[in-house]
Amino acid sequence: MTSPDETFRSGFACFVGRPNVGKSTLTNALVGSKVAITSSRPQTTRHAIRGVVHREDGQLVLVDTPGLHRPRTLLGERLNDVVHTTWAEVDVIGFCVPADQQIGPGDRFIAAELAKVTAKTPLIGILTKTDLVRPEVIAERLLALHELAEFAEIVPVSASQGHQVSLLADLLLARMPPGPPLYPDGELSDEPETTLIAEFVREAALEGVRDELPHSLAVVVEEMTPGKVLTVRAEIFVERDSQKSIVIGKGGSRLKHVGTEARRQIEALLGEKVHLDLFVKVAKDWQRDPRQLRRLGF
Ligand SMILES: Nc1nc2c(ncn2[C@@H]2O[C@H](COP(=O)(O)OP(=O)(O)OP(=O)(O)O)[C@@H](O)[C@H]2O)c(=O)[nH]1
Repeated sequence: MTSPDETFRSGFACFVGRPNVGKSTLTNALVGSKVAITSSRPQTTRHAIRGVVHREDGQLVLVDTPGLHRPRTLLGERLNDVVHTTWAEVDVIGFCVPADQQIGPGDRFIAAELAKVTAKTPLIGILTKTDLVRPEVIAERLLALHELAEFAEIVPVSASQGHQVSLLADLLLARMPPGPPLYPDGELSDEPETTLIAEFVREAALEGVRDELPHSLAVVVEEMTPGKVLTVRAEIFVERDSQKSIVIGKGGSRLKHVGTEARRQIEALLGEKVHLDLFVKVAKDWQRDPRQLRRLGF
């Protein structure tokens, strides 16, 4: 017999909050430098995975949501629908509010949106960047945070100092249902960064069109140029012109989306802002041409 606290737990969590409140930094602090390769994504989620926290007692999969918008356009509304769906599907939501700022209208907007779905999904209030303020301010902000939403727990953390990050992992994990790991340990990768980056781009490019272009797509990272932001130049190789149009989409819309998705993953991997340049090229029958295959890293 296993007692309840020995049960292995696994599930999904996501962080929400205004831009710049420290969601990415917190994700990286929880996950460490290793990031899951999303091509091994389990069928249970359609969402981009930021990272997987492996522990003795459970596994926590951190998923990404697009930013929430004040819906002024149809697209804005659609994006918000995606956010709401994600919130309803994860096991727990971490709502991040920074300690060095007062709670403002942006936070209240998110709280109101969360209130529409969190009847089902538990909410953890996370006061981030506590290293930036004095203890009295932390206390004050915690009280204000308490007023903001119906939180199951509230926890102050400093991701950059690693302060209370493992306590946060405990609290998140406690909200996961009992279940086996969703990822085997080995699926975390130590592969060279360029291989992972190429994999992220390939994964994003195949999203939704996998049936049309099963294996006829390869990605090569041509260049990584450090600067104010790191510039990554990658080429997507397809076999035919028709496939090129699929990848690029109408007016370049699909490629733009691919770029945004891949860039997020790359930024999570490297922990820095990235400018991603993508080029789509036709390399006829690359799968059958040994020279091309070598060039494409096979
Ligand atoms: N001092 C301090 N700075 C932090 C901490 N966490 C994040 N930051 C800084 O806050 C800024 C924003 O952090 P991000 O992690 O990029 O914030 P984000 O919420 O992911 O931002 P978006 O991707 O724009 O939504 C960065 O300059 C971080 O270095 C922290 O615990 N302490």
